[in-house]
Amino acid sequence: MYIISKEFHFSASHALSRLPDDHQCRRVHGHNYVATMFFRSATLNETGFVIDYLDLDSIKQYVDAYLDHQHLNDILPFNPTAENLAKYLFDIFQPKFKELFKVEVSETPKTKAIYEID
Ligand SMILES: Nc1nc2c(c(=O)[nH]1)N=C([C@H](O)[C@H](O)COP(=O)(O)OP(=O)(O)OP(=O)(O)O)CN2
Ligand SMILES: [Zn+2]
Repeated sequence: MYIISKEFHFSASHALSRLPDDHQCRRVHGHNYVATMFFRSATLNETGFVIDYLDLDSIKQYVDAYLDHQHLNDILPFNPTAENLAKYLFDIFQPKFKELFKVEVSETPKTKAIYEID
């Protein structure tokens, strides 16, 4: 199996709900998010690609247009945890990119949430 990945960066703010009153993440705060999208295929195309990285530009355009410099609570219909964001991005792009099998969302250099199919 061949696997490729590409990172998409965006800056956004959020406040998490359904947390204890004294949890710091209830307060509005921001992250420099990194969403890494993973694509796999058992075969390569005639060029030797799983997918041309250039063909992933629609993901960058979406991230830039809809997520970058937004307050995520205002634009997403769910509690904007990293886990929920990973599943959200997977659901948006898997119909277009059948090779997509995993999305990682990192809020800080030390954390990662992953959604992946079997
Ligand atoms: N499982 C999850 N836990 C937390 C999430 C999340 O999306 N999924 N999100 C947050 C906060 O939004 C934020 O990411 C804080 O994370 P944390 O690692 O606590 O950040 P700090 O920089 O404060 O951590 P240090 O350990 O002080 O470096 C919280 N949890
Ligand atoms: Zn946060």
